[in-house]
Amino acid sequence: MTTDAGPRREPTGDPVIRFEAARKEYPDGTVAVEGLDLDVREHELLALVGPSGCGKSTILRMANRLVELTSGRVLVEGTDVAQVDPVRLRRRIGYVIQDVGLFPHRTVAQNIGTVPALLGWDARRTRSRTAELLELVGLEPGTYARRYPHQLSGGERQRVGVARALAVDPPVLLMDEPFGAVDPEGRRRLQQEFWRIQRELGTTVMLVTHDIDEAVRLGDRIAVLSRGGHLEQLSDAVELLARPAPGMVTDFVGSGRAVRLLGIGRVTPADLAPSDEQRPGALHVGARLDDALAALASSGGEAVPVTGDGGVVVGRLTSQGLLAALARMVEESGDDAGDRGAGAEVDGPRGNGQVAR
Ligand SMILES: Nc1ncnc2c1ncn2[C@@H]1O[C@H](COP(=O)(O)OP(=O)(O)OP(=O)(O)O)[C@@H](O)[C@H]1O
Repeated sequence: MTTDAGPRREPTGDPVIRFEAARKEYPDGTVAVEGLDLDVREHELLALVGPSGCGKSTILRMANRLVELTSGRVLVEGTDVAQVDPVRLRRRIGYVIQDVGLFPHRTVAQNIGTVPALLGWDARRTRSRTAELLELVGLEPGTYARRYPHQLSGGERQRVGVARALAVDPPVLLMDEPFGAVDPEGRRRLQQEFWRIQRELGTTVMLVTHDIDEAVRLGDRIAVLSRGGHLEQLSDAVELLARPAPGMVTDFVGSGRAVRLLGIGRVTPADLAPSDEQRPGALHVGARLDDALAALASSGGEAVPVTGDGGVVVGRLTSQGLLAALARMVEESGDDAGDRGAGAEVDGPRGNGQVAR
């Protein structure tokens, strides 16, 4: 594994986690999940969103047998999890939760090395893996390896939690509100870094969040659930924001969805009018549409020059061009509903402020 940007592993169509008529009734009679059919595809990040109590955590925990199904089945990499020893299963499936659950009396290095130690790795291999992971999540090993959890900030603890879950490079990672305990600014940064790591490693991720912005920023696909783990809509971010199913999904996605769409769309050459402008552009091809809107606003509605690769101006963005870009996203999302990134730029976590190259 390396932290250098290698080829991205894009989602394939193959299911890595499959829920088949999965049902969970808790002993007190609460039916948390009624009959769920859902695939999480190889290399994808599937976000589960929905109101409190709709069954998100229950669904997630079915995959690593922290919750046992009442009926139906869950397959991970083709094997019914009920047939696998839960302890062995959990060594192959990373799990990150909101309060991280680090062992308080163990150092950061010992926390990260927990599963490698269980698997009998020698000290040297564990040490080098730990250092590699700390670097991957942006913590300098020399500074952090010997610290205890109480000597870390909330965001740092969360990073260690992610590093620990990735220790043995699990093919599958389950995350339950993983960035929940971090302030909005730190959360944004963690999301961005996590997105990069996930793309690089190709880990298949199922992530639970109640934050629709987090879901659209990170999710290749987003599953919106209502009470009883009922799947209301399953689509990519653009499709979800452009065409939310009437009723519960529309209410949940909320009135800010047009603005959110601007946050995930990017300027493409097709949206530009010709220009003989020589000055450097105010925007770069691949800029986020909300940044483009801000640039248009500060130019008083005048067209803004846009540069392409090599810093050459390739055209002008007008307000009509911006609207056309939005319309295109919505239209394309209808053409290939459910496919990854319909109309949305996928060079960075959506809405992270990066300019695509
Ligand atoms: N051990 C349990 N016994 C009985 N009912 C439970 C148990 N665990 C969860 N529930 C109930 O099952 C339903 C789904 O809970 P779950 O935790 O899966 O929802 P959630 O969508 O993750 O909620 P939140 O967003 O609030 O964390 C809720 O009605 C909850 O009260």
